[in-house]
Amino acid sequence: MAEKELAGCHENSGLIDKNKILEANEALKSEQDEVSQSRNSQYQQDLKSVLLTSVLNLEKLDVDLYRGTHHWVPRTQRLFGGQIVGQALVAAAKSVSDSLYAHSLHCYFVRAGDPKVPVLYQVDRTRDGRSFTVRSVKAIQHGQPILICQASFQTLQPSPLQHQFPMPVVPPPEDLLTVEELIHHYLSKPDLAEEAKKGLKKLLANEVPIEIKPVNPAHFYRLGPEQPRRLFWGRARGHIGEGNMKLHCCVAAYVSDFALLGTVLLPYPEYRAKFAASLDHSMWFHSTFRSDEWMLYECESPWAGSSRGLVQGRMWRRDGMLAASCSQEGVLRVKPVTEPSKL
Ligand SMILES: CCC(=O)SCCNC(=O)CCNC(=O)[C@H](O)C(C)(C)COP(=O)(O)OP(=O)(O)OC[C@H]1O[C@@H](n2cnc3c(N)ncnc32)[C@H](O)[C@@H]1OP(=O)(O)O
Repeated sequence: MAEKELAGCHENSGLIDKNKILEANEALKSEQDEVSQSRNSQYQQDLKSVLLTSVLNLEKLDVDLYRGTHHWVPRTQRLFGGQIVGQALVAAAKSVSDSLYAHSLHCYFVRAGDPKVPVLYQVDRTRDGRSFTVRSVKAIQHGQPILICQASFQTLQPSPLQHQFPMPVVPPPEDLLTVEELIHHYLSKPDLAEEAKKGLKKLLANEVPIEIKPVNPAHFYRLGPEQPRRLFWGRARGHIGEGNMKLHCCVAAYVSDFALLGTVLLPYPEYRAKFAASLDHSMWFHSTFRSDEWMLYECESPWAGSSRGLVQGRMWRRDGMLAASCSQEGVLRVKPVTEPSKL
């Protein structure tokens, strides 16, 4: 299947070419079967999400002091920002009553996280109010902060003021391919450069605990200059279940840092990042949601300059409710691409 066909698998001036998507799905059916068989066996082994059993399952060391370990470490060999934010929110949530809901967090990533050692989370009970409760969390490695985070929780309160933007119109997740399915497709191309093949195989070996279905694969793999906006469906791998809304917010915090900063690079296929790291990350939670069910993640970058890029994200429940919003600024130092992409 040509890139153009893949690029057709998305909202195109508001029109969705479902036939192209179905055609793409048909062409990849055998690969999908293979992948879904292996995914099913993984699912059997790991009915509960690894985010629940490992990543967000902090060990209590003392009052308001926790230790978190790593699951997936990006190729940069610095800790994934979403993991640190998610774990910081878990630590903060442990010190507030069950009747409170996480409604926002604001973080600075002040040092790179070291994947060779665990992270300590120290919680300060900043204030307990009648409606709002604030916690400050310091994530520490080698005796120094790597992240500082303020998280705020609220009791459930009624509101006559209620509005939200409409959810973007996109194909449902059932009509789209997962990142793994797309990679299998690219790997089957006979003219694929050896270096690209190696890169894709490394991506495939990643044990990212979230499942992603890009709405437009061309945006995901930067096959041409695009507006700085991309959308994907995402959900935690494995089962989390209903009930613990704070935990779903922690998972959403983990997911929210995934592929967000890369949105800045979409208009510039002639450049690739030689250094990219998120500097800060804020998040607001709006309605209840299940992070183990498909949510649409809409990412856009309104500005870039001074080696930094600003990105904003919105997470939509598939019934159209706005579940969460986030904002992030990152540092991006780029270098020219010497060879065009052979994907
Ligand atoms: C998916 C996105 C993610 O999850 S990213 C993970 C979460 N975020 C992070 O890990 C970021 C953590 N924060 C940090 O690492 C620091 O705050 C950062 C952003 C690096 C702060 O940068 P800075 O104050 O420049 O630190 P530094 O002096 O230690 O330099 C770090 C490396 O950058 C280089 N650098 C610095 N300035 C320039 C410049 N003007 N032009 C080119 N390079 C520059 C430094 O030389 C240094 O490089 P190196 O590490 O020695 O190779």
